[in-house]
Amino acid sequence: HSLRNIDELCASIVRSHRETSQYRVEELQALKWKVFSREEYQAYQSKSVDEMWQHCAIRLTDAVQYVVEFAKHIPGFRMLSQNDQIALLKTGSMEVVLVRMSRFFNTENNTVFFDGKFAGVELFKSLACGDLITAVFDFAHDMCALKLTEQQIALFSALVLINADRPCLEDRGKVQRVQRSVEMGLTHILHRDNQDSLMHKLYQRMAVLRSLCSLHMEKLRWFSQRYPLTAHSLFPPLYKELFA
Ligand SMILES: CCS(=O)(=O)c1ccc(CC(=O)Nc2nc(-c3ccccc3)c(C(=O)c3ccccc3CC(C)C)s2)cc1
Repeated sequence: HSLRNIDELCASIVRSHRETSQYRVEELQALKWKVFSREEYQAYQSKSVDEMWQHCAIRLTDAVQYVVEFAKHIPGFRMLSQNDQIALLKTGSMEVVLVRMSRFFNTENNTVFFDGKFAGVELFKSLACGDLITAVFDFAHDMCALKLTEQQIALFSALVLINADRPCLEDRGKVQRVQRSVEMGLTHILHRDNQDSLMHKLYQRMAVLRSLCSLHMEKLRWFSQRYPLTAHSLFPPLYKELFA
């Protein structure tokens, strides 16, 4: 890869990240201290488990749709077979949503952007999956500590998605070639920012993301057994397609 190619690759991934971001950082900086009132907390906490799960699943699916758009513009992703594209999105889209969400985490009052305001762990009590929620908050905290730039987040998100170690890939070699070019892009960006030491930390974060997503799948299995009707007929089709 000549340097020009790497620069072009980074530029197209950063552009795609920006165009599929759903919210811009400066937009949410303005909302940072817009928190839910006590009454609003109580309203969320008095929702039934299946109502709150459905509420969240709809928002999560909304966020995932933007990640699907992001993936389509990663150079090389569309050259992969349909099945490999689906396989990468099945396991990677939730991970990218978590990376993106951690940008809008207020570490001063431990709140995450949800339904237009910033919510603490307590608001999600009726989901009955405190360990998953706590793990998501801890991950967001950890990511904020790295103080990644939007360009670094864009390349990291692409690397999270283009992972040749994912299960059930038809042409692993082809995914490896795309993954290696994205890896070179991230290395290039971090070197340019004089932050080579971040690479190792980002690989550690990828391991945490994998455990977070398997915890999410475990909770979803528990939920679908307990509320089969909600899970099968009231969850968004894309959520079921990707996670169930
Ligand atoms: C992702 C693109 S973005 O522009 O950054 C963006 C775009 C849009 C928003 C608003 C938004 O949908 N926030 C949500 N927050 C949470 C959440 C919830 C519990 C703790 C922490 C965050 C949502 C979830 O449904 C969720 C997320 C991770 C794991 C588990 C769940 C619960 C489900 C599986 C039952 S949706 C935020 C950020």
